[in-house]
Amino acid sequence: MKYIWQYVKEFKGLLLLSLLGTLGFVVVTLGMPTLLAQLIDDVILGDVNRSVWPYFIIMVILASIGLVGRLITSYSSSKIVANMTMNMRNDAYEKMQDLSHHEFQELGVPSLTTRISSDAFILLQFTDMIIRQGFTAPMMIIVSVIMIITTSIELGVTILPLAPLIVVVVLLIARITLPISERQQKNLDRINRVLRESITGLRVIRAFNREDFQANRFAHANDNYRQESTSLFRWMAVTPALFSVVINLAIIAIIWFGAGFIERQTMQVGTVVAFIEYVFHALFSLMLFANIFMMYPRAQVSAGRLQEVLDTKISINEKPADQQIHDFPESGSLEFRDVDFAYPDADKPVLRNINFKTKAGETVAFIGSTGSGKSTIVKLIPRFYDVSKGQILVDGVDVRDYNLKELRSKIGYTPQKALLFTGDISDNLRFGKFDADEQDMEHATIISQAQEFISRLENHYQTHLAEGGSNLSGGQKQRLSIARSIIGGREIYIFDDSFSALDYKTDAAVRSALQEETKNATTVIVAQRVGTIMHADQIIVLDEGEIAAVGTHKELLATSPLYHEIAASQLSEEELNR
Ligand SMILES: Nc1ncnc2c1ncn2[C@@H]1O[C@H](COP(=O)(O)OP(=O)(O)OP(=O)(O)O)[C@@H](O)[C@H]1O
Repeated sequence: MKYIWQYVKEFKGLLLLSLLGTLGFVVVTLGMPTLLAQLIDDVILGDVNRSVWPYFIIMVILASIGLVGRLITSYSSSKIVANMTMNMRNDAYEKMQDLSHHEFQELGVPSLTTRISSDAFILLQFTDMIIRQGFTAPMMIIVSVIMIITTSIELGVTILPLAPLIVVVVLLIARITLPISERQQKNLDRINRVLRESITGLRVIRAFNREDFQANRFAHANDNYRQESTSLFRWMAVTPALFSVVINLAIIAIIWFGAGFIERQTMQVGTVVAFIEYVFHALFSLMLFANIFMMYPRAQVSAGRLQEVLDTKISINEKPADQQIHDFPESGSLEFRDVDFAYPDADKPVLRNINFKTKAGETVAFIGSTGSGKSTIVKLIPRFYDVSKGQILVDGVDVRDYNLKELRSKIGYTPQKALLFTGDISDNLRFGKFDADEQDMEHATIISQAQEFISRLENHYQTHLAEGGSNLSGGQKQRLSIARSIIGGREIYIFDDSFSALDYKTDAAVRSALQEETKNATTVIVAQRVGTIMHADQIIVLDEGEIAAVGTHKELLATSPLYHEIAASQLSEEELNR
């Protein structure tokens, strides 16, 4: 409730309006039976010559006031919950943007999606219910009970003991449904996870004829969700059924005892009719209130899941603004000092004792077997993760002393997997420089050798890219991804296996064009191909997270058996001896 209140309290004016609307509705709804009783006793069973018109007109006026009250409540409620849900989603999204890779891994991308979409929607439904019924129901109950007592205390005592019995059952059901709601939402996470994998991995699934296997996984997750939902809704369905029985029993009891009172002439027919109405409203409102209790555990689970996103501790933090460093003694330099790194929650470090330094205009390259830690090293530079030990210095300053945006704006990062976004080619290039003009785009795409295929496209830079750039080839995506990282002009360029999808000729052309572009910057290249890195100023050979050798291509061929082995497996005898 605290979580919901922090969003609802912004709309105090609308809440008040809704309360006034409810008040009008309650007074009118309970005023009607009183009028009805008078009509029956004074006119229908009393003086039949009296006109019914005054009663009729007052009733129509009351009904209209009730309708307006209801409309006001509905209007305010819709406005509050729509805005509240939007704000909840915005806050969770904003927080999500600050999360580091570790937190994403912990929370899980599908779960984050469910939280921001489905959990927020459950809270919308719950809050709407509270505003519409949560105000009405208690008011109706209180006023009805007063009317019951003032109308006939003797008749009242025959049905009032039913109320505590109902409350106990409702509380019991709410308690039972809380863990079921938790399991239900977790199962929804599971459904989203399988769905996401099935959609993104559709080609692989088809290539391996694993449609049935995936379909079974989905069916299994879906069935688990069904089971929890059935169990939850079964419990929730008990309440209306229980109330229906109770309301009918109460009416029978009133008629039974009321008939006795009428016979003894201590009560009039109209009063019994009004009494039935009051009891009906009291019990019906109690049922509405019980529905809120039924819904409460689901809302509690959803609010907890969204609050968890907001409360997630971010592992990559900036220093306070006044302690951040903005003066840099060097430009375009990069240094690793005694760096060890273990992924959060992993027991063993994947990098140990990494030391190297490079300055503007130089290229440092990493090579080594798969899993040796090459990509991990470059992920530490823009602080996707923080070192476990040692220091990384960019321009002579520890990366942890930077403002994160400032640090990342110095780096042009081309990830291993060329990820593009839905939109035009130009939109994707502007990720690297938001105000890039056609000239900037041309410059960057000429270097990345993307110009050649873009010029053949009918709409050039305005060509629309499907989700993830799926309407481009792997090599085209990589070339756009390279253009995106160089378009802004950076001090450090990181190419994490970014040339792997390029043919040898294009790979060589890109690197040659890059030389001029990066002459005042540090270039970090991760590669599997010796041909891609053989001209680097410094080649670092990694072996199981440690530096096995450092040197130029020539030096390493002579001094590092591991490098020689890698090179020999890729280059011809002639190239090796050149
Ligand atoms: N997010 C992660 N959480 C835990 N361990 C990870 C994570 N990412 C990578 N690793 C582990 O860290 C080690 C180094 O991985 P890394 O991706 O840096 O290797 P690599 O040399 O770039 O490999 P490749 O050439 O195949 O891309 C591997 O053992 C890998 O299992």
